[in-house]
Amino acid sequence: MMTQLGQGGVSSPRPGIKIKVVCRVRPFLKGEEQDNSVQVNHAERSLVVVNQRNPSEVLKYSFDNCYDSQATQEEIFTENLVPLLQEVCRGLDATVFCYGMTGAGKTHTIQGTPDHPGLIPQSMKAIFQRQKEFLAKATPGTSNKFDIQVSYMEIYKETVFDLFKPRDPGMKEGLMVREDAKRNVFVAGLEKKKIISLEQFELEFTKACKNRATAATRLNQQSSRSHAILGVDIKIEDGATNKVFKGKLNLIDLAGSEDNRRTGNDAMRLDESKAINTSLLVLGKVVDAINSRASRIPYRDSKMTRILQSSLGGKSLGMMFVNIAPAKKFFLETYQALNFATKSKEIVNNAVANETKEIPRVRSINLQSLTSKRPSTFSRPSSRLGFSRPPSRTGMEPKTEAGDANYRELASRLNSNTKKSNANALIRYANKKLEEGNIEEGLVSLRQAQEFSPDNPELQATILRLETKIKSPSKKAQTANSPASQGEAKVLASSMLSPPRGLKRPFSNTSALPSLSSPEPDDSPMKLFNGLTPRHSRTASSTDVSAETSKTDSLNSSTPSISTCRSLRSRSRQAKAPSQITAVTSDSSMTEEQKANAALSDRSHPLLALFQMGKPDILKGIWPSGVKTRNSVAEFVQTNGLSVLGDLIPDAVSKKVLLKAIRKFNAQ
Ligand SMILES: Nc1ncnc2c1ncn2[C@@H]1O[C@H](COP(=O)(O)OP(=O)(O)OP(=O)(O)O)[C@@H](O)[C@H]1O
Repeated sequence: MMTQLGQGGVSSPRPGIKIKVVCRVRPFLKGEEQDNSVQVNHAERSLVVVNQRNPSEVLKYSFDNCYDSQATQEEIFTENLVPLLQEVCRGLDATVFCYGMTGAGKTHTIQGTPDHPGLIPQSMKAIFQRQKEFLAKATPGTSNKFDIQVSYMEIYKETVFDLFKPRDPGMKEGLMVREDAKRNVFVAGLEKKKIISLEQFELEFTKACKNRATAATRLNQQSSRSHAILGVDIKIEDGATNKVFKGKLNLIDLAGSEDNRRTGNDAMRLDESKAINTSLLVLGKVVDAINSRASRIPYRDSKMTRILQSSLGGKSLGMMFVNIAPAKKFFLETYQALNFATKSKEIVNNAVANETKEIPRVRSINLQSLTSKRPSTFSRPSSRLGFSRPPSRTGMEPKTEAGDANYRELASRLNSNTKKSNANALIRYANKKLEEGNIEEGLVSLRQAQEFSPDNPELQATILRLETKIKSPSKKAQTANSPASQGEAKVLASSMLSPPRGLKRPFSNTSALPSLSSPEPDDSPMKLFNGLTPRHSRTASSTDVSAETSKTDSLNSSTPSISTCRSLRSRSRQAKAPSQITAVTSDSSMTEEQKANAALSDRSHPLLALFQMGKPDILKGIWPSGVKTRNSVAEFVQTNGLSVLGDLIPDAVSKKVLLKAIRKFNAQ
């Protein structure tokens, strides 16, 4: 009897495999004005984008792989699809989809051209190659089998059509999406063609592509107006071991997200566009719901997500290509696509075998990472499975010298801002600890700050003074939370946070103390942290605060968010006096929910509510670096999903309030 593996045949699901996200920037097209606003570092798997709303900022995103316009179709395939195909041949399901604005290069990536074949033709070629080798390898006296079946459908305005069949104009409602007894979603009546050669596949596929709904928009002459899903079912029977492997590969070309003001759509196109954008929106919501481990995931809200259900949070391995157009005029679309992609990064699938270990992605800027090569997070294909892999590109450099220089310039801007920001975050944290009278912890934080700002004499002097204080037995006794010592600690701390011109110092008696702020007003920690510091430690006037809103805010946050900057600015304007907040949250007659809501209602960062709810320990536990800034929280939430926070909060009411607040915060 044959043992069946794959498609649910393996008994112990191993959760934890995330959807890999690969970013690809297409070349400039004819007629597009060239600029350097998007720069890719292939070796580091990241890209930086100049924030067109504030060109002094660059935004950095890291992915599992990142390709510039020079990347070849073969390179993309070999580095990303080959490992996945390996898994499919071992009985796993895998889904690959391309996301991006219209004209960003999705179809080019997934289908390609005869001269530059994309992921579909290359995958099919590799599968047939694998088939040939496997059949030839059969041990004498046994027979191996390797069957390939293919389906191809499109979802056009929420209606599913079989692309292998000519469109019947009378058939308006399309194919039905159903669920079988094992709760597997399938499309009823969708033809699965048995394919016996690559030539046959090419013939069938070319014919089917002609059935796909495309129409010219102002942005793309061959714009895809539908989502196209190619399903490849593989059944492998190993005669020697009597094992059967059933794997499935889905290759999906999503319709492009569109801004109708730019696509110049007529009424019908607008209708299509609405359906496209709605289904992509639902896809985004599904991704969000999965990331936040919501009890209800809105798969059913669109046909596409319903069909993709098993690929998003199900048993399938997943890979999303996010395609980017390089020109700065597409900044908003690029920004939106990158943010969408970083959400998708958080999906965890329950793969049934062969887990690939993912290095947790920390999206704050790693100072070393700008100069060193990251280790690969992709499993290398083994020759055993028959997929060869040419050497990948190595080294820091993008493919052109000009590109290299641009990248380095942007990266160094980013780097220096981040150093300041990290140092200031640590000083801010030290400040808090010193205010609490915890000199040891404050000192540790200052020493960490010194690593980012080694040449700051005031910082050195303060550390020295605190060290002497701690070493001296008489002073040690004094530091033990006596009001006097706490006051002294505060003064020391406040001296490090000297505000830029025009802002009052947090404490009044500091004029004689050395300041750790940089001589340039731009470098002032206060300036850098106005958008980030807990509000109750601020005394700046509202106009000062808004004028000084953190420049590094969007750089440091996980999703470098313009709207976040804006909302932080507006929140800063509404900053209340510290005593008001303390009064509200220390009112013992209020429930926790009331306290949280009170804290949230003044538009504070929702996570401050946790502090104010008296749960700083929870936050302490979840902060990766111990640096308590709004950015590190936002970053952590984005990297690990909202649910991580939620799970750490035992009180269901608080959790609900917190998650609601974070969502509200992220949506702003
Ligand atoms: N990597 C690339 N190399 C060369 N040309 C590319 C590349 N990526 C995209 N293009 C070209 O850019 C144009 C738009 O690409 P494509 O049609 O793939 O976009 P799309 O994202 O699929 O758009 P839509 O969603 O509207 O279908 C095409 O002319 C395509 O040939």
